[in-house]
Amino acid sequence: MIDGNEIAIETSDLSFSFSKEQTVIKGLNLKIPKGSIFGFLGPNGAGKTTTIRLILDLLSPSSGAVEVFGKSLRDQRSLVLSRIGALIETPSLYEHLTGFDNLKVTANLRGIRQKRVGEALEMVGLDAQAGKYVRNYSLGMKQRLGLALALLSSPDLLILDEPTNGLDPSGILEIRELLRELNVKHGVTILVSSHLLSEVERLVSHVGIIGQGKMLFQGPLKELQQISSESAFIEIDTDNNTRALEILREDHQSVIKATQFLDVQYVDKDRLAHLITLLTAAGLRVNRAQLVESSLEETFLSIIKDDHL
Ligand SMILES: Nc1ncnc2c1ncn2[C@@H]1O[C@H](COP(=O)(O)OP(=O)(O)OP(=O)(O)O)[C@@H](O)[C@H]1O
Repeated sequence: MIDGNEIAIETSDLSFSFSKEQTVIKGLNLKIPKGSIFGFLGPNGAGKTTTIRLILDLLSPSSGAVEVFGKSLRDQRSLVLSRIGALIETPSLYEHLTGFDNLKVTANLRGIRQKRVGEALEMVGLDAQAGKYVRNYSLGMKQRLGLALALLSSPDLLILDEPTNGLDPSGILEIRELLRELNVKHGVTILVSSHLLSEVERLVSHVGIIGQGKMLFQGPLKELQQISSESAFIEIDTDNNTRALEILREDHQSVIKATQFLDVQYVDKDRLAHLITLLTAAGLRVNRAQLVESSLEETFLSIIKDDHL
C-alpha cells in the first residue's frame, strides 16, 4: 500500500517548548510515507503526544514546519486538517447517548451527511451495537467508537495516540485488525503512537523512535529488524582462549569482546561452522559456541537507552 515516494506527514526541524527551561521537541524531522502504518514509539515523556498535537495544530511550534500530503499546515490549515482523523488517548463520548447518536451529533455539528454515520459504524464493526447506550460499552467498544468518530470525515490520514492504552489483549488484537483493514481496504495512512514496540510490531510497516524530543531512528520496520539481526554474536569458549583469540584475529574475524568468553560477530551458519573447524583444527577443544541474538524489543530498548544511532 506504500505509495511510491509520496509523503503523508513531513516535519522539518520541528521544535517546541512549554517553557524557557525545557525544550520538549528538538529539531524533529519526521517523514511518514503515504500508505504506511507508522509506529511512533518512545518511552513515557519522550514527546509523542506533543508532536501529534503540533501536527494537529493544537500547539504552535517554536520553530520548524509541518506538511501533510505536501501542503503546509501553517498556510493551508483547514485543507490539511480536513484530511486528518484523530484519536488522542480516550475519546470524549456522551455516555447517556447510543453509539449511533454519538456519531450523529458530531456529524451534524461538522456538516457531515447522515449516511456516513452508518458507514463509520460498519467500518469499526459496531453496527450491531449502535443502538446501545455508550455507558454499557466495554473499553474496547468505546475505543472503536472513538475510531468511528475519527473516520466520520473520511480522512486519508488517521492519527492515533496510544489507541490501545488500557485495553486487554483481545481488545488490542481487535484494534490492530481494524487498523490493518482500514489501511489495506480503504488506503488510509495511519500514525499510531505507543511506548511498547511489542504492541505495534505486528501491525506497522514503518517505525519512528523518539527519545527526549529527538528522533533516534526512523525507517521501514525491516531496517530495524536488520539492525537487530546484525547485533547477533557467537559466544565461544575453548580450553585455551588466549590462543583461540590469536587464531580468530589471524583469520580476520570480528571479535567484539574477549573476557570470560570470546564474542565474535555472527554472520551466518557457514561462518559459525568455519570458526569451529578453525579452532578444532588448531588442536583446541571448543567447549561452547553459542549464538546470542537480541530480540527486536531489546534493539528498541537499546536505541532508547544509548541514543546510539
Ligand atoms: N502541558 C504541559 N506543560 C508542560 N510540560 C508538558 C506539558 N505536556 C507535556 N509536557 C512535558 O513534555 C514532555 C513530553 O511529553 P509528551 O506527553 O509529549 O510525551 P509522550 O511521549 O507522549 O509521553 P506518554 O507516553 O507518557 O504520553 C514531558 O517531559 C512532559 O512532562
